[in-house]
Amino acid sequence: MKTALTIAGSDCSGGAGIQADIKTMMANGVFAMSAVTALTAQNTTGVAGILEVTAGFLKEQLDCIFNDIRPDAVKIGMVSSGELIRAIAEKLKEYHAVHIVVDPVMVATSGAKLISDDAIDILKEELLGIADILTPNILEAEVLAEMPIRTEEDMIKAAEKIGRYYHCAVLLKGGHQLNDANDLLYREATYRWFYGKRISNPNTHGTGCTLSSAIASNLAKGFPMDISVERAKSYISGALGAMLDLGAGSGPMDHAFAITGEYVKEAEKYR
Ligand SMILES: Nc1ncnc2c1ncn2[C@@H]1O[C@H](COP(=O)(O)OP(=O)(O)O)[C@@H](O)[C@H]1O
Ligand SMILES: Cc1ncc(COP(=O)(O)O)c(N)n1
Repeated sequence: MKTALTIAGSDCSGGAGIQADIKTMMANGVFAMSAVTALTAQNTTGVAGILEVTAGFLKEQLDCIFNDIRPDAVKIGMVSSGELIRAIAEKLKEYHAVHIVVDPVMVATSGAKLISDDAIDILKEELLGIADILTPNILEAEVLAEMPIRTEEDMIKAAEKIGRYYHCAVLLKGGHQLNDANDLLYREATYRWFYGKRISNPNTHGTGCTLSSAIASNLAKGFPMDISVERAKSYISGALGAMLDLGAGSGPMDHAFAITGEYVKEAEKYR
């Protein structure tokens, strides 16, 4: 079985962060592992508090993981401080980690800031350069490309600028912010649009976490980058389209839409 690791923050309400990542990896058929960067107290209406782990303890988690079950892909989500970003960069280089997907999480769907301003500079200097693919949304891409993004032409310019600078692939998510649900993959001086119909579902808590984990899962399984993105896009559309409706705010998606009920058939064998 292929394995994937998420390095991210815990979302106690289960829709985003580590919880969304593990559900996604499991639904995409890989063994999921997690290194927690912070605990968040949040729900569908907002983030009430953040408690970071120490850099030393994050390194200890990464040592335990890499010295035992090597991940075939790594997804990095919320990392709120510069010290934690440095710890991750150091360990991923030390262990020659492969298939690194960085979701440069800055602001939650609910509007809460999930990274400090000085940490954004450290993210740019230390982490983005070791990624195989970055998955910014429009707001995050504006920060990374240092330009406003208002049109699909701007998306192309920004993705190219980020990809050339950090020598990696870039999936710029148009998502709910700019167009239907069309995302742009820039890679090796070419770009490709991944078109998606906008699903009329206000419950989009954790969409970014889910998409990046689905890409990591497919890379872990050995699919090439563009196929991994295509498969991840199908997965997120299915999870959103399942129209789960929980919580008072922007609720979570149904990560298990493709597997629910399958085990019933399997269980017949053991009766
Ligand atoms: N209403 C929607 N219908 C269909 N796809 C969506 C919708 N909202 C977001 N997506 C897709 O979900 C993925 C995550 O994008 P986005 O929500 O922009 O990320 P983030 O959580 O980082 O802001 C993208 O593939 C995007 O196109
Ligand atoms: C711990 C954690 N990590 C990330 C997000 C961003 O979620 P979204 O994918 O909705 O932007 C979040 N709300 N909480």
